[in-house]
Amino acid sequence: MQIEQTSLPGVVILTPARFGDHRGFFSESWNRQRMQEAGIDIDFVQDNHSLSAQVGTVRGLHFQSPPHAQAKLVRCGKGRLFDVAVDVRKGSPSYGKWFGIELSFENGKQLLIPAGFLHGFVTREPDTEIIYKCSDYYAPECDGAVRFDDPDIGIDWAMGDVAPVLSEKDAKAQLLRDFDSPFTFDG
Ligand SMILES: Cc1cn([C@H]2C[C@H](O)[C@@H](COP(=O)(O)OP(=O)(O)O[C@H]3O[C@H](C)C(=O)[C@H](O)[C@H]3O)O2)c(=O)[nH]c1=O
Repeated sequence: MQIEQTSLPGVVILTPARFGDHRGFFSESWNRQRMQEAGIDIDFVQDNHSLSAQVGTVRGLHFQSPPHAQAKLVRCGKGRLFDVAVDVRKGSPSYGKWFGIELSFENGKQLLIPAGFLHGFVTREPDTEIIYKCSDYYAPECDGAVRFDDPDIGIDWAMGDVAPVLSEKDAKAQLLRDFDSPFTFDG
């Protein structure tokens, strides 16, 4: 498995090996021991899988607050998407900074996003599927969102003239400047 650091400490790109043959390929999409050997020891407890039918579907920027904060390991099961993490840990030198990467079925890349980061993505192809592991269970009472197009974060979604397809929740999400982050940076 290839591991690459990013501009946000703790946000890591993982690319599992693919073993190709005349039938296609085989890949271990997650192996706890491999992760532990790489110094990444997260006890994932829930797998999520969503399908977004339209190009330009935006889901995010989401978080779950403590005590149900979630680290996530994100991959694209079908199609292509641009995945983004935003550091919102109070006191972090990279507070409000974002990192984005294209994840696709083709490139097989995965993004590890620690707790304390917002997560969101935009789809680049129809019928794109995202699959991700979470380190805590769904807790709707702890669920929250910040505007995907928040000017203070300034994510370049590179959507061109594609209009975003949003849930009602995301369309009325708060701005970062109004967000009292429940996360703190612990160095
Ligand atoms: C997240 C979640 C949702 N649900 C139910 C609740 C709703 O009835 C339905 C759709 O939920 P929501 O609109 O919050 O789904 P997304 O907009 O894809 O939200 C997710 O998208 C961003 C990118 C994330 O990283 C989070 O995992 C999550 O916030 O699934 C569940 O039953 N379990 C869950 O873990």
